[in-house]
Amino acid sequence: QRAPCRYADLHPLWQSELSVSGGTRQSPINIQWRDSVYDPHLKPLKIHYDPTTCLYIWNNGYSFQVEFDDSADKSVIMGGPLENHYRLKQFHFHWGAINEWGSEHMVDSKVYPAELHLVHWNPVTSTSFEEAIMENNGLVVIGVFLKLGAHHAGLQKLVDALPAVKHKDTIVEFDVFDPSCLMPSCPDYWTYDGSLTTPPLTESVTWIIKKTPIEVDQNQLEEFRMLLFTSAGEEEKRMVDNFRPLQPLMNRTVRSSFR
Ligand SMILES: NS(O)(O)c1ccc(OCc2cn(-c3ccccc3)nn2)cc1
Ligand SMILES: [Zn+2]
Repeated sequence: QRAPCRYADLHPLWQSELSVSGGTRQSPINIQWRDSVYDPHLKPLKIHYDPTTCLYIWNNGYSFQVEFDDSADKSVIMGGPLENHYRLKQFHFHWGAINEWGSEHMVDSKVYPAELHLVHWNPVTSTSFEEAIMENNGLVVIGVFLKLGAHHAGLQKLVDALPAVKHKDTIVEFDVFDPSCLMPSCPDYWTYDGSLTTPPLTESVTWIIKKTPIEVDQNQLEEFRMLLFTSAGEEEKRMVDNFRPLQPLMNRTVRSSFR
């Protein structure tokens, strides 16, 4: 079963914006495998990340986020359901207080302990990420599920930096990291039209959800749960359960790249 929805008491900003009024394509959703439609026209997703575009990690009070230099087409994705290339801006995670929940999307009502979001924007139709947030199909977010299992060596470099960003609005330099190491080797994905899952909740996201999770170990998940929503000096609130509740599918079809 799903965590009691502690969404509202997580962060004051979310209390006011639990759902966009009149939203028809909100995220996250429960992906019903048998209702997804195989689309033979979907191409393989092409990912070219340049590790030197990695800038820093910071705690933004919702999650921890790794920011990239998006001033040129250096770390880009293309192919898949996309008509052009998109630039990597940042990646972050959502997770639970315990392993029984934490992901935002679900697959046949199965929830994972955490979910990675790699956020990209369309430099053809927008001049910045901030502008692309307001554009229809301005953003592409790749979602990767995390499941409890083997130690993830690539993630550990990130985990080792977390104590330096324990409190909200703290930042630490983080250079030369290749987020491709967080991608499962299986090329299969689902794709659907959705929204940001935190404010401003805009309906500008083409979601690409990888079918196969990556494995991380218990210690690595526990390190996520040592972060705080709160700033230094405030009463400590552990950063856990930072996921949005499921949203209605409404008139949407989820396409799959695989039979
Ligand atoms: N969880 S998710 O992958 O769906 C996801 C991905 C990206 C998000 O960006 C919010 C945001 C807005 N701005 C902003 C900054 C300055 C001016 C205007 C907007 N920066 N970040 C939210 C949720
Ligand atoms: Zn996210």
